[in-house]
Amino acid sequence: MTALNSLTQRPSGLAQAEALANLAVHALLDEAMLTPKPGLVDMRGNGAHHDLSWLLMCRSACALRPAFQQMAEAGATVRDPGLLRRRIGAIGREGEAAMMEATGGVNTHRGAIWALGLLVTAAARHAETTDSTAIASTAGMLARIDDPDAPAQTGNKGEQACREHGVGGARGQARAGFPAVVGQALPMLCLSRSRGDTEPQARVNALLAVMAGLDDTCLLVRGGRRALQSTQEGARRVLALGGIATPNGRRALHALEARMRALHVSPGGAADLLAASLLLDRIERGHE
Ligand SMILES: CC(C)(COP(=O)(O)OP(=O)(O)OC[C@H]1O[C@@H](n2cnc3c(N)ncnc32)[C@H](O)[C@@H]1O)[C@@H](O)C(=O)NCCC(=O)NCCS
Ligand SMILES: Nc1ncnc2c1ncn2[C@@H]1O[C@H](COP(=O)(O)OP(=O)(O)OP(=O)(O)O)[C@@H](O)[C@H]1O
Repeated sequence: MTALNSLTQRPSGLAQAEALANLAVHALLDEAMLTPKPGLVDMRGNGAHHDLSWLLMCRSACALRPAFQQMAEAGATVRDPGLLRRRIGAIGREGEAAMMEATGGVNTHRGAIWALGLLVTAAARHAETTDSTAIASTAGMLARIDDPDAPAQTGNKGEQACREHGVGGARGQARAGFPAVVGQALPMLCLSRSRGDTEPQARVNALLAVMAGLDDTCLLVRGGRRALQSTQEGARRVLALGGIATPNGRRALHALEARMRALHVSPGGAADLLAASLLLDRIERGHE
């Protein structure tokens, strides 16, 4: 019996919500810790980010625990989908405020609150299943419901990039049921583990699998179409060479890192989706 299952069989939805919030924070810490990640904050340094640091990412992750727990509680108790969407929208905005307070006003995890928030809510709503595709699909259903209390336009850079470049961004990815997670990252994690790559190598390969196809607005905002295309091509190349466990794959990763450094770009959306994938992987494998 998995850790989550054993908790879900207890009468208390509170214990289950607590467990899910712990898993979400753990997934964010796993993502922050994973090294090497091209352009992103990792254990070596701040990547392309001047205002982020590893410590800040960890502090932010821990500050999000209450928001994830409240979302999971709502997922377990509010049955009406419209009411649930409204409720987690409010919690998500409070979570963003808690993040800003913890980081002194730096956006460390906006995209992650969105993606992991929807997923913990969905996992709590369907406590009987630990299947990633089922959880992601319920999260997608919630993301497709409009939140009546959401500001019509946030003015955020991601939103502008979606308009300017005609892409779906973080919202589109969630509304489609997280195809980059279910169709790219999780299968790559599985393939990479099965061929004997180490766990960190499997996770970096999963990140690259997301980067290879995602319309990442973090890349579009900073570097436009050219940066997005060049990053996607670079990620595909590493994977085509067998991923980062192979010498050729590692060389291609270094070339990708150098290119991203020169362009001052970072795949923040892909990082969020890697964290989302690690959360679903933990739920499925029953790890706390
Ligand atoms: C949808 C969100 C991310 C806002 O998006 P917005 O268009 O304003 O863009 P913004 O630049 O602020 O954030 C985008 C973030 O998503 C990530 N991202 C970028 N591209 C992608 C992508 N293709 N797929 C997934 N994530 C992506 C990036 O890390 C980026 O930081 C979210 O903050 C939101 O709507 N929050 C309101 C609270 C809410 O409704 N919560 C609901 C449950 S959690
Ligand atoms: N390890 C990581 N390193 C950097 N960014 C990450 C990491 N993991 C996730 N991200 C995501 O990347 C986003 C940060 O991207 P970006 O710096 O472009 O956003 P911004 O704060 O809106 O822009 P700017 O820093 O240019 O003002 C965060 O919202 C976060 O969700």
